[in-house]
Order: sequence, then C-alpha cells, then structure tokens
Amino acid sequence: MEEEPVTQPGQDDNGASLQMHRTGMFKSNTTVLFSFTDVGLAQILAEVVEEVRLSIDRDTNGADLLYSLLSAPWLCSLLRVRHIMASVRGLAAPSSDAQELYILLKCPHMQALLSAHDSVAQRDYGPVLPPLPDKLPDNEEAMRIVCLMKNKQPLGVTIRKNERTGNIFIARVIHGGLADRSGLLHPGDKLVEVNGQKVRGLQPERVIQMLVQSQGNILFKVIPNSPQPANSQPALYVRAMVDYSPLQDPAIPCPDAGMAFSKGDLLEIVDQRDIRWWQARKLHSASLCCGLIPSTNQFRYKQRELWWSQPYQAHTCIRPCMLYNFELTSHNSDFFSQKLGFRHSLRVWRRNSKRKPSCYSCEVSSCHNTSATICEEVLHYQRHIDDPPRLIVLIGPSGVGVNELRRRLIKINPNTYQGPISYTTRSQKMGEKNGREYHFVTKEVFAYMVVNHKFLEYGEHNGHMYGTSLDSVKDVLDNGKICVIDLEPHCIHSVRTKKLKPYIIFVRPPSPTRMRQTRKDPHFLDKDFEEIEEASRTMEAKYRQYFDCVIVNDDLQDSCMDLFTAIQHAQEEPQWIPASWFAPDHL
Ligand SMILES: Nc1ncnc2c1ncn2[C@@H]1O[C@H](COP(=O)(O)OP(=O)(O)OP(=O)(O)O)[C@@H](O)[C@H]1O
Repeated sequence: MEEEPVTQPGQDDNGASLQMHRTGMFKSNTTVLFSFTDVGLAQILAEVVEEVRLSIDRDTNGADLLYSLLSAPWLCSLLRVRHIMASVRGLAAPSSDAQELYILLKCPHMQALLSAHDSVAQRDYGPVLPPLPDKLPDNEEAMRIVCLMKNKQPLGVTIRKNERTGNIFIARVIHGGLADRSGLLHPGDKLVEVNGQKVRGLQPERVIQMLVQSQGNILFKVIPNSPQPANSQPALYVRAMVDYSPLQDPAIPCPDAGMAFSKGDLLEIVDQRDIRWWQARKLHSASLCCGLIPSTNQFRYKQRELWWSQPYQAHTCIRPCMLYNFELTSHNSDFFSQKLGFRHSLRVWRRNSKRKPSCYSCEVSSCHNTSATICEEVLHYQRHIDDPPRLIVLIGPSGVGVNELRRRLIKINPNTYQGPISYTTRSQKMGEKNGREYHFVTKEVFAYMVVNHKFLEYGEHNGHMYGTSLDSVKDVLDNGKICVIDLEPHCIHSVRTKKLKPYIIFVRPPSPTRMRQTRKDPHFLDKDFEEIEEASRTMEAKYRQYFDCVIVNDDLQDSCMDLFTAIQHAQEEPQWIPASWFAPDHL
C-alpha cells in the first residue's frame, strides 16, 4: 500500500491537517513517525484523540472504537518510544550516550525483551474482581484474592491450624512451587476461603484435600500477614550423609512436601529460616520445586531420640577390621612382594586358606561417628595446576579386582601414577631394597608409628605388621605423581583431609554370572562371586556417601579405561568437595 505524505499541523486548516495525520498513521506508523521533525508526536496524538472525542459527541459511527484504540496507553507509549528513537537517529552529531542507547535498544535481546513485555502487557488477566465498596468499615482486615492456575507442578504450600481460634494459616511456602512463583501467598497469611468455601475450623487435612481435588483455577481469599523478612542467607550446598524418606518420618509436618534423598546426593539448601525443617532441592534435578528436609538440629534431635530408644550398647571409636592369621605359602609370599598394598594379600589369603579369621587390627583414624550428621557442606573445587594431585583411593570388596586395576594403571604409566611404599616388620629378603619394595622397620619403630597415628591403615599378617603411612603417600604426591592406593572402607576417614583431597572410586563387581564368565583365576570358588556381590552391596550401603565415582569392573580393558578417565576427571574437572577442606586450620 502506498504511504501518504504527512502534512505538518498548522499548514492547512486544522481539520484537513488532522485528517491527513490519521490516514498516514494507519498506513505505516514507522515511516510517518520518522518523517516528523518539528511537532511532537504526543501533541499530534492528543489532537487526534480530541478530534475523535468530538466525533463521539456528535455520535459519529465507529468513532468510539477509534477513540479507544487511539487512547490506548500502549499505543501512546509505543509512539513516544519510536519518536525518541527517530529523533536520536536523526541527530547530526548524537552524543555518545544517545549512540549507546540507540545501540542498546537495537540489540536483539533488548528487542525481544520489549516485545515480550508488550505481549504480556496486552493480555487481560482474570478474573475481573468486583469493585471495592466505597466505605469500608475501619475494623475490616485487608483481604487478598489470589487466583492460581493449577498445573502439574505442586502448589507448594503447607498449612497449619490455630487450635484455639480454628483459623487456618499458610505455614510455609515451598521455594520454586506454584505459590512461591506467584509471589502472592506468604507464610502467616490467614486462609479465609478456598474456591468460595470458608475454611475456618476445618482440619488442615480437609483443606489440603480441597486443594488437591480442585481443578483448573484455585481461588484463595487470604488476609495477608505483615511482610516477612526476605531470605537473605545464601544457598548452602551439601552432600547427604544418610538416606531420608519423608514418608517414613512421623515428625515431618507435611510428608507430601518432604524430599527424599539418598546418601551421596548433592543438595542445595535454599532456606534455613526454620530451625527444624529446611527447604532444599537436589542438584542437577529437573524439578525447580524444593522439598522439606530435616535441619541438622532436627536430625540430631531424632538421633538422640533413637539412641535413647535403643538398648544400651557399649560404644567404641575403634572399629575392628577383620584381618586373618594365616600360614604363609609361597604363592602368597610372592603376592606380598608385588608391592600392591597389603589389603590385597589378606583377602586372597582368605580365599585360598579357607580359614577362619583369628585376629583383627584397628582403624587408626579418630573417632568419627558419621551417623551423627545428616549432611556435609561442600564447595565447588577446581584444582589449580600448581596444586598437588588429588589422592586416588580405590575401594571395593575383596576379589573385585581393585589391585588388578591399580597394578595395570601404574604399569601403563609409571611416570604419572605410583603407589606408596608400605612399612613392614618382616625381614628383608634377598634382592629387596629398603625403601623400594618396603620400608623395613623394627617392631618397636612400627609400634611407635602406630601410637603416633602415622598409618592410614595397618594390620598384622603371619606375625608381621604391615602398614601404609601418610608420609609415604605424601612422598608420592610431593614428587608430582598421582598416588593411587587401595583402602579398606572403614579407613576412609583417615585420608579425608585438606592436604590429600582424596577422590574415592568404588569398584563394583558385575553380576555373579558375568564374574563367572570373566574371572579365570582358579582360586575363585563358585560361591565367591555371590559373596563378592553381597559384600559390595553392604559396602555401598554403608559408605556410598563418600564415593566420588563408581566403576563396574566387568571387562578388564574397559574398566582400566574407565579408571583412567575417572582419574583425569578428578584432577582436571571441577568437583564438589567438603567445605572443611578449605578451612585454613585443617590438615
Ligand atoms: N575385569 C576382570 N576380568 C577378569 N579378571 C579379573 C578382572 N579384574 C580382576 N581380575 C582377576 O581377579 C583376581 C582378583 O583380582 P584382585 O587381586 O585385583 O582383587 P582385589 O579386589 O584386589 O581383591 P583382594 O584384595 O582380595 O585381592 C585376579 O586374578 C585378577 O587378575
């Protein structure tokens, strides 16, 4: 369609001029507006509106429609913005601010934002509420009517009843839920009606039922609570140390609002304002909505309750670890000399000797009762290139192949990976060199090291003591190599330090059937595979919160590759590690 020329007002008689303006605008706003120079657009628009108003007074056909269109605030705003933009563009030497503004407004994301704003602003939102009565009684409480459109997401409010007055209140608004995102319902708001039905005196369960059963829009009438202080605490990131199921927790105020989690899950705690129930969401979860979890206070309280409800048991910080007293055969003797860590040999011995355990050793680490904490604060850590490599710890049930994997890894790249040199009280054999196969020490020196907590793990074997010392591990790390050790899981605490920053890999067996097919070692008995699977399950159930990675040792080549990738990942990619490892006073 052709654009009509626009005449400046005042050139002709008033009526003719306005007529031309109107025609021009309806044909193409943009072109017309860019051609204005002297006269403000707002003034023209005002004149147009006035003209149309006069037409209405004269009962002109269609004029009322035109009037409402031209008086629309959005049109006025739009025209004003365009006018400004046109004048900015038309300036001979615009200021740098004007140029910057022009560039900003031309950005696609800014235009998209303005366009989104316009589409939202043009929409009508229902329901249309009745006008407020002119005279409100002085004692009338301000009432808020909130309409929420139910969708598949949880509404995200819990309610409580004042037993004395029968009033129903919103107890908490769950972060990320429908109510939270509406911004219209707040903790402490008094609920007066739900979908037109009065709720005072009803049981909270009944109100919840009404909410659950309602379809489409839910209309709340609430008396708003005084404004609540905003949640100013930053989010806290934690690793769950226990399994939790709200459905099995009789103390939770609303099981449906609870969030189940398992040991090892990474959680973002979004709200800690309630000292008993925190609001959290799982990291990497698709759901935005938080759930209630017990706070550390609440959890400790539950622990105490549980402790009192249980029959008395003597508690000790030393957890026995089963070591076995065997006769040394030549096969096993060789085994020790392979420097593969003493954990390995003890287990193979058990399988070979078929003897009952007859002695035990103790964990060296401090008394650390993990069951007393619900979670551990974690921070995102990216190892700096100059930081020592993280210690790699392999954990797995006896026979799963931990040592095989470790041995292969070191053999493939001895310049990068190394195991620590263990200490022993046995005598040095021909061809062995002190500090190469083992550090050979006297029983007295060994005992001194035990008393002074020098060992991460130690034990007795065939009358001789063997131990992996912290210093041997540090030696490897200080040489810039990646230290790879295997460890009994109950010794994990002895390596979880700021200095070592261990990355713990659990080696899980494949199914017993697969083990039968892949394990050619004649020492394996058929029942071993079931035992390994069972031991793996028990180990995982107890310690999985400490595992950074799990590798299933099915095909040996693939597992080696997985191990290699996991170690690279540990050293190079950002990881969640305990916040205590950042504390300056920690080891
Ligand atoms: N993926 C695999 N496929 C086939 N054989 C394997 C595999 N992994 C390990 N093996 C073999 O299984 C046997 C036991 O492995 P390994 O000694 O490494 O077990 P371990 O977990 O260290 O347990 P232990 O401490 O009791 O020795 C070895 O003969 C090893 O070669």
